[in-house]
Amino acid sequence: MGSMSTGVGAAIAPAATTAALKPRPPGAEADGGDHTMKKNLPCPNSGNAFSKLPSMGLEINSKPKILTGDFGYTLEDVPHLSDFIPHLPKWYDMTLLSGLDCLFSVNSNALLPRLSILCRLSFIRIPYEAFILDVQVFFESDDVQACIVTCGGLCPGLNTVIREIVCGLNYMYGVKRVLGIDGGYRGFYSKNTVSLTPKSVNDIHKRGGTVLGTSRGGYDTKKIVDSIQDRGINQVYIIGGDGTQKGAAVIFEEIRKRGLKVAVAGIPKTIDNDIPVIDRSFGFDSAVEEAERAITAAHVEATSFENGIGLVKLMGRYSGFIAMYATLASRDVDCCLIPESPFVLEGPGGLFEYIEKRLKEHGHMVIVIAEGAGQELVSESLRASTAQQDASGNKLLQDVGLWISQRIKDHFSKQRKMTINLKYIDPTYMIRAIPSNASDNVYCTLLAQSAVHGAMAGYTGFTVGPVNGRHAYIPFDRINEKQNKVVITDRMWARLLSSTNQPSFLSSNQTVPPHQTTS
Ligand SMILES: Nc1ncnc2c1ncn2[C@@H]1O[C@H](COP(=O)(O)OP(=O)(O)OP(=O)(O)O)[C@@H](O)[C@H]1O
Ligand SMILES: O=P(O)(O)OC[C@H]1O[C@](O)(CO)[C@@H](O)[C@@H]1O
Ligand SMILES: [Mg+2]
Repeated sequence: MGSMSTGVGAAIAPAATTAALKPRPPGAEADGGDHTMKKNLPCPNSGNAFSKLPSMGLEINSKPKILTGDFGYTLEDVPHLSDFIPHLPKWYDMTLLSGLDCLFSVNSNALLPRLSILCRLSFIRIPYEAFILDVQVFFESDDVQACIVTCGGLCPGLNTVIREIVCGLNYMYGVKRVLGIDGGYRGFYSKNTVSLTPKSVNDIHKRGGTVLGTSRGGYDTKKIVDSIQDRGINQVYIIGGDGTQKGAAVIFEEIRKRGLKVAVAGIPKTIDNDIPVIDRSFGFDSAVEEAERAITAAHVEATSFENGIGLVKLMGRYSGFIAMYATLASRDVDCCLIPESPFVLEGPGGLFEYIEKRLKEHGHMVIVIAEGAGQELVSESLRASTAQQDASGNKLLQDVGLWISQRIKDHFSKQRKMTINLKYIDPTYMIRAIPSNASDNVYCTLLAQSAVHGAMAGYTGFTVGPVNGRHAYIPFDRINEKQNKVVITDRMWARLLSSTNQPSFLSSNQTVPPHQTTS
């Protein structure tokens, strides 16, 4: 069996390896079954015990870790506890980093398209039999006090991720102490924690929602990090969307400033799929599947009545991915409206003209509208303020579904004197309150295991997720630099237009928004 050190306490392994196949190093003992390999051997020159770690007065380097090389090669590495805590003790641990394809570094040129996101170690392909012996682990199982928090809106798969973090820590690394934070970020300082064990989380993946509770707002960096410090927490697993990951980045910075040996790992959640860099967020697939059921109902209603129109409103505050994918999945949709693609109602090229044409051709039609679409039109028509926000600072939306239903009805009955039968379906909360489907369940497991391996290996300030199909760690600053949106000049939107055959709905004085001009 060969051996290899990655030099930064990291290891890569093929993602498809299984616990049963794990090679055992000489002297390693199984603990509690085949899957556990937990003998931690002190590394030579690894320093003193954790209690002797300095906690204050360290030089803080919060700049991205940029590596450069020949031919303009520029990579951003993932933060590691040893970057800001000197002489950190470490151990060799034979636990296989089975959830991770590679350690991930992102090309520092933010303007480059996603394809150029590189896996720093991806060129090292290690045959399974020959994989790594000296994986470095920066936490001893008994010293770990982990915590898990879920923030933001609900999303299918939250409970699966919670379950797999608890089980992953326990089964793979023998970590017994895992706390659940009650009710999102504010729970760190305003609620009691709950102890999580493999037994207590055993069945939770079958339920929708989050057993830990969640919330918007209530973010207070000092109080949160004080609570982490006071409770002796040294691994923080933060599950949430774009807002949550921004909060996680600030927590990480505060921890780094205080010089605490605390790993912070983000697991990206959102049905909106608005988190950039990663291929998709967990829960998205399940949400699309559920949305398709609503579209099917709308289609059945529409086809059963003269001039039937089925109108379905789906979630998607700033990004129309759910609407776009549910439309593509269903094939029953004649028109999909998303926030990224402005539209007009009246006049040539407007929505009303298209509806009339479609009803004349087919006798029915189905419209899918994302909740964030056409917000300027609604606000203008209702003279409502667009400045209202929720507790997290997200834009509060007008109900575009109800508004557009009324406008369509008024137009056809009053102006066109046509009988139409419009059925409005609003399944918004139904699509995110369900348990995750099979593919999301598998995906959630990989994300949770990646996060556990990364934290145990001493990485911090990172979000886990697949980048171009390979599971990776992405520094918070990369995840937080923009929002993922449907690019309407890109192929996927073009595919949708080919599928629905809808026009662009742009009036002659409207242009494609600036963020939509590249793919
Ligand atoms: N810029 C920020 N800095 C610090 N904390 C933030 C920031 N934005 C949001 N948060 C906090 O993160 C938590 C979740 O944010 P938010 O409600 O926006 O949901 P989210 O994580 O974006 O998920 P989703 O949008 O999918 O529901 C809230 O407690 C909020 O206060
Ligand atoms: O009503 P809530 O709970 O604030 O959530 C609504 C928002 O949550 C999301 O589903 C994201 O989680 C958005 O699509 C939606 O606008
Ligand atoms: Mg969000």
